Amino acid sequence: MMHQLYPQVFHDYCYELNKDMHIAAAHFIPHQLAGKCAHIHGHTYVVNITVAGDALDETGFLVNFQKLKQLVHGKLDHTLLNDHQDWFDSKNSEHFPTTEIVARKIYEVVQDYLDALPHKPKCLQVFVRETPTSYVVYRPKAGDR
Ligand SMILES: Nc1nc2c(c(=O)[nH]1)N=C([C@H](O)[C@H](O)COP(=O)(O)OP(=O)(O)OP(=O)(O)O)CN2
Ligand SMILES: [Zn+2]
Repeated sequence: MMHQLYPQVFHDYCYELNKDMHIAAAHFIPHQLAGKCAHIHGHTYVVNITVAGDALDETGFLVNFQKLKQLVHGKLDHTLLNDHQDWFDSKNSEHFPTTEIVARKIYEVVQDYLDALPHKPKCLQVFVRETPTSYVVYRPKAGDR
């Protein structure tokens, strides 16, 4: 069970939901300066996604928790992150599978899905813990939330 506390995101929306998931995945950082991380290795990523909004859909959901899991866990769990060429690119450091970029990609995929919903929820934060001592928080710029 996950009962971790995450950084709080301040906002003025009426509803906020959070979805936790664990993702077992391998990756490598394709750059010589990455040191040992340039070699393929694995993590159990701990991901928390924060979504907020003022309106619910016809089922009373801000967004279906299961849909968030499908979009992220369903895509990445038990895979080699570098293999997902629609998310990551070993030739472009803006698209390497670092913790920072994994968090940003999750944000982009989730927000793309939310943008298609009529009640327009917003993804406000993505937390990604890669190791027991290392994590990243990604938040969109103010104009995008
Ligand atoms: N800013 C970033 N730095 C590092 C990343 C990253 O994604 N962003 N990634 C790595 C490696 O992938 C590595 O898996 C994680 O590094 P690290 O925290 O050093 O892992 P350790 O378990 O060795 O940490 P200790 O606290 O020293 O035990 C490296 N850097
Ligand atoms: Zn790593």
